[in-house]
Parts: sequence; C-alpha cells; structure tokens
Amino acid sequence: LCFTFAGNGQLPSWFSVTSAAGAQVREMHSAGSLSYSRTFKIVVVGDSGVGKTSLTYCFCTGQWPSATQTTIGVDFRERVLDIDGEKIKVQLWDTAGQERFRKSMVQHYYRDAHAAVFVYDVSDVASFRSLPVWLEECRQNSLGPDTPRVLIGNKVDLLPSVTAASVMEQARHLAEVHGMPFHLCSARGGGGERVDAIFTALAVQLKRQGCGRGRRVAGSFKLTKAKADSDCKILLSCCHILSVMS
Ligand SMILES: Nc1nc2c(ncn2[C@@H]2O[C@H](COP(=O)(O)OP(=O)(O)OP(=O)(O)O)[C@@H](O)[C@H]2O)c(=O)[nH]1
Repeated sequence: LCFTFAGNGQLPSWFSVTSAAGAQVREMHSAGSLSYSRTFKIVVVGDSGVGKTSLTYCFCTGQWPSATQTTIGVDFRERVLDIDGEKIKVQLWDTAGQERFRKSMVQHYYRDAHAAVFVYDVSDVASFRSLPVWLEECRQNSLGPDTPRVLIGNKVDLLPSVTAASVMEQARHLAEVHGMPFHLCSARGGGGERVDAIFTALAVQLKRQGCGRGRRVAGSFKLTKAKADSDCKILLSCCHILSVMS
C-alpha cells in the first residue's frame, strides 16, 4: 500500500553519461542487484497535489507515472547513481502532503535525512504560500539552513499566468533568503531531463559534502543497516496506516 520501490528490477537497465557541476555522473536506474557504497536520504515535501510523487517517480524510473494516488504516510523511491566512479543510492522519501496522512510520523520522515526538496505547484498560489510552514517543519526536525535544500516550482507545462509569474519572482526571493537553489520544472511530458538534473546536482552536492558515509558496505546484504532501515520503515508505515484507519 505505502511502498513503491520503483525501479527495483522492473526497468530496463540502461545508463548514460552526463555531468552535474563538473562531476562525472553515470545515471543508472536502480536495480535490486546493484551494489552501492552509501545512501543519500532526501525528503521531498510540499502541499498535497504539487507533484511530489510524479517528480520522484520521474527521477527514479525515467518515466511519467500514468496515474498517481494521494500518498499515505510515505513512499520510497530509489535510484543508484555513479558519481565520479562511486555508486551511490539516492533514496527519495515522497512524503504525504495531506496533514491527516502525516500526523505522528513526521519526525521519522526527517530522521537522518541529508537534504530536503520543497515543491510547490506554479499554478497553485496556495501551495507557494504554504512553503514557510514546510520550511519550519524541516527546521524543527533538524533540517535547517545548514542542510542542503532545494526549492522546486513544478508543473511549468501548465499555461503561464500573470499570477504564476509574480509568484515565481517571490519564489526566487524566498529561495535566496533561505540560501537554496530554485528550479522550475515539469514532471510531465519531456520534463524528465530537467528533473534528472535537479536531483543529480543535489546528489553531487551531498557527495562533495561527504554525506552518507558509514551506512552500508557495498554488495553486502547480510545484517546491513539499509535492511534494518527498510524493515523499520515498513513497520512504522503499517502503524501509521492502522492509526489513520482507526
Ligand atoms: N500538468 C502537470 N501535472 C502534474 C505535474 N506533476 C504532477 N502532476 C499532476 O498533479 C496531480 C498530483 O500529483 P502527485 O504527484 O500525486 O502529487 P503529490 O504532491 O505527490 O500529492 P500527495 O501525495 O497528495 O502529497 C496528478 O494528477 C499529477 O498527474 C506536472 O509537472 N504537470
């Protein structure tokens, strides 16, 4: 119900070479058998419907999701990138935008996160106005100004309006004030490359900052922290579903 390990062996294994901020990045869609030396945990937050699921799906699978459903609790999507010769798992935590599906789980989403991605919908001013709330939630969970953060204005494929343009200016300003890069993109039709570039650049930045060391031994599937993490997440999300249902 809650878990989508997109790309886990479901996708054609292809990769291409590109560069992000001067780094050599081999992009490979994650397969279950791929080994990696460390994991970057990135939380993706924003109002319900801004496109968090679509963006994370797009990055991890290279495809546009034919349909999405409101996220309950959290979804996990992963992709292994080869950055400067090191295989790194980029784990995107696609969190629920709706308050009733977050509740007491919030602190677990943020625990040990290396970066946060804030998303708003350029066609929905309210989703932009909510950003301070998401920034504050992150700050309260130890993802403050020292943590790499990115602001994304999604759905630029929708017709531009005067309001959208003025909101973009305000978004630029907000990003500047909070010291984070601001990107416009679309998870829909043809926007995949841009989405790729945004998340890849963030992963490169995390590598340069030395994040995620000492998490998992490459190729080892016995007693790994990743396995324990994964089991923990399943348990936590089950508890959350039960609490929502009751
Ligand atoms: N036109 C357009 N529609 C998009 C884009 N990204 C997402 N959508 C649509 O917006 C709707 C919501 O997308 P989701 O990805 O489910 O949004 P979300 O932020 O994950 O929502 P919650 O799970 O409720 O927090 C869906 O109908 C998507 O198809 C985009 O870039 N352009």
